[in-house]
Amino acid sequence: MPSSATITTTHFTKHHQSAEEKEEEEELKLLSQECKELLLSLPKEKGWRTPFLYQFQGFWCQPKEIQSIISFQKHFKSRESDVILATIPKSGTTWLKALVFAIINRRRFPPATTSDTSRNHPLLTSNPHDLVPFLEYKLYANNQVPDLSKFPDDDEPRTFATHVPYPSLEESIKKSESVKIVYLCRNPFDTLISSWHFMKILRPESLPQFSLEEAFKMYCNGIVGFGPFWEHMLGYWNESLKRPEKVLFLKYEDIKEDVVSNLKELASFLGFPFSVEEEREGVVIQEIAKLCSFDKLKELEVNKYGKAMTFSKHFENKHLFRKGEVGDWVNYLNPLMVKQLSQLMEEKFMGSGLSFKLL
Ligand SMILES: Nc1ncnc2c1ncn2[C@@H]1O[C@H](COP(=O)(O)OS(=O)(=O)O)[C@@H](OP(=O)(O)O)[C@H]1O
Repeated sequence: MPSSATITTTHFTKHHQSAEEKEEEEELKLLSQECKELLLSLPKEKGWRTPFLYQFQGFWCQPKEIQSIISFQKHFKSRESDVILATIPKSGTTWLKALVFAIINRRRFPPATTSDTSRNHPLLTSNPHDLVPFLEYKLYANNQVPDLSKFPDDDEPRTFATHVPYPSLEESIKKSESVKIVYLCRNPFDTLISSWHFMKILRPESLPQFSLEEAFKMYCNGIVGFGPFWEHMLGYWNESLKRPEKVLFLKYEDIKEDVVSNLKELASFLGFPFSVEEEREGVVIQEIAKLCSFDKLKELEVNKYGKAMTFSKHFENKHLFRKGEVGDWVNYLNPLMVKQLSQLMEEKFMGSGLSFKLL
């Protein structure tokens, strides 16, 4: 391996650079020398949204993500009351953030969409990603080391989000008996289609088009952000079986089908159970469900025209709200793809007890 002094982005350049190589060079410019060196030793594959994905600690991710995950693993220290929301991308992260924020803060910010006090609800004017920060995209992004010890008291519990697989979470999060993790899982068919649409939008124009056939092949080979998807899902699933008081495993399709009982379970797990009155009247639970629903969030000014601070400067919130349905994959996957992905899932999830509703 070359010495650190000799490593520059020019190691990734050639005389006749392809579009991928040019984009990669731009990406790498922002990284620390340490991270650039690490990249040289990692397996590399063509990416979805960036030219390449790298296999880091067993999962696939973009160069910038690797840098922030290393920083998160090195510097984050959990507090006993912390809540971590975990997902693989495009599984309903935005929805989960909204629901958890609304549940935890319901006394401070009543959710009733009709009452006067609720006009100030933060979810009406902020995108959920700006209310519950990502550890790797926001707090530890770009080599920052945030001082999280100064979190305001009214923000207890501190709530963070991540796409990092279970084994790569910072150690104190895993060790603690009291830090809570909520994992939201979505069926792999819909997650694939949602990811493909999203990445197509965010992919730089200089890169070649990204066909569904190509995305499908990569997805089935496990090469997708934070994937293989089966390892991501099984990592949290197995932990939720071992430590149900620590890891709550929710499914996107179940919440769609029965939002009330899922919200009750979520609120109890977080230590903010609905009171007997709240449950009897059912109003608060319904109001939270309504406030965080796809139709409500999608139509808000902030989500139609705004830009979340979390992602890149050019990122528009509207891209987080596409269809929000279960089973949209039927409009995209051909019978052979359906057969292949079904077989893969059978093989990977066999014996785990984890199953999915596809429609
Ligand atoms: N409130 C609400 N309810 C139900 N579904 C919702 C909601 N908000 C976003 N969505 C849908 O979730 C998909 C985006 O996934 P994520 O939020 O995980 O994206 S990200 O990883 O944070 O970028 C994406 O799914 P698709 O529509 O299938 O692409 C969004 O439309």
